[in-house]
Amino acid sequence: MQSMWRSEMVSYPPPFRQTHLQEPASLDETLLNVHPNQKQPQQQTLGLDADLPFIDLLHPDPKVLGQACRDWGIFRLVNHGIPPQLTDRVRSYAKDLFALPFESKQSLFSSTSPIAYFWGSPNIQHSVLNLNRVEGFHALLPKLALQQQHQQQQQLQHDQPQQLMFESFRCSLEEYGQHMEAIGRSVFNVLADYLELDPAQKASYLAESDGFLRVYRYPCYLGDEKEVIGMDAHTDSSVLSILNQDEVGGLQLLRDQKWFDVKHIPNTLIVNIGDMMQAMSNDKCTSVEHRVAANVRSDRMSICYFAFPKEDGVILSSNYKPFTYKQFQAQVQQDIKATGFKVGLDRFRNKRINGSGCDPTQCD
Ligand SMILES: O=C(O)CCC(=O)C(=O)O
Ligand SMILES: [Fe+2]
Repeated sequence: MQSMWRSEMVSYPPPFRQTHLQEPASLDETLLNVHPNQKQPQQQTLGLDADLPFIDLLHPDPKVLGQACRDWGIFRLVNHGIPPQLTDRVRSYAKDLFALPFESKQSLFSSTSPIAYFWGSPNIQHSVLNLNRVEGFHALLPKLALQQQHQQQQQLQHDQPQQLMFESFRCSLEEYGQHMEAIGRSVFNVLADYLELDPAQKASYLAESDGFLRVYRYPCYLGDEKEVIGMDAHTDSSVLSILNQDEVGGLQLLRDQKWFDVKHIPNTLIVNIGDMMQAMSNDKCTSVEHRVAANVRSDRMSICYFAFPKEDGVILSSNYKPFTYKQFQAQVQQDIKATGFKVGLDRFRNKRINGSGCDPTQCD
């Protein structure tokens, strides 16, 4: 058993390899995770399960969906239409690629490849003060498709087993991405109707085919520390994010200052509202704070899709100054560079007088 862990560790980024191995702790020990970020009040996980609403994508009820986005900012999606075999394929190729030695992953996913490899922090959207215990593959949907055309034109030969593996992964991710685009669009349309968004504005509020996919592996943690986080607490900058976590679980959301576990349920997806949708909805929808707990028994894998507005489309709502996603991202990056943290929507919020009404100097 221990030799298996050792061989897996060669594939882990060096800071995630424990020098001392121990038997996995009992599952109960995974329930007491505390946010490591000392700048925020610590919230305890009490082993509470989030009783998330279910939305049936075949017959979505706009009211139920709207309520879920208001109350929770996150829900489960059933009848989403993704063939389970496709998800299995993505997982299986990703698992094989993650299992390659760390150095091989770094050279296989080069800067020119349509899929990037990262570890420690998925990108600048997250706090850079804490090293996240995660590694992943990142793929922009348009880049995945372009690569296919390029390869058809060039009739590239894949003689290396690792390149073959890479190409199979890319193909399955591209197919998975097409499902995500369609699902993202369907959910967005129902929600936009429920919120009665202006049709002209709505046109620039979702650029689903410009979204990206991330496949994450959260290396299991066999060390002595009890409170280890795979990805620290954050809100997504997206319009919406669609997550597919494996049976290991570990996703947690913050509600009423308590962390709730979001359990794995087979054949369901988890959709969470991002910052852009919160602004578009004028705070009717909630960009939910969430994080991922590291597991002490096994690696965790998730496949996540993030959909964004058109970069230059102006987001208009009375609670916020008009802004574009491009401006939002630039501000997020500037804040992270300066402080290590994302400030997010508060940077664009209109100032209020006495807690109600807009300061006329701040409202347009
Ligand atoms: O891995 C997951 O389930 C969630 C990842 C996540 O929250 C993110 O990438 O923003
Ligand atoms: Fe997230």
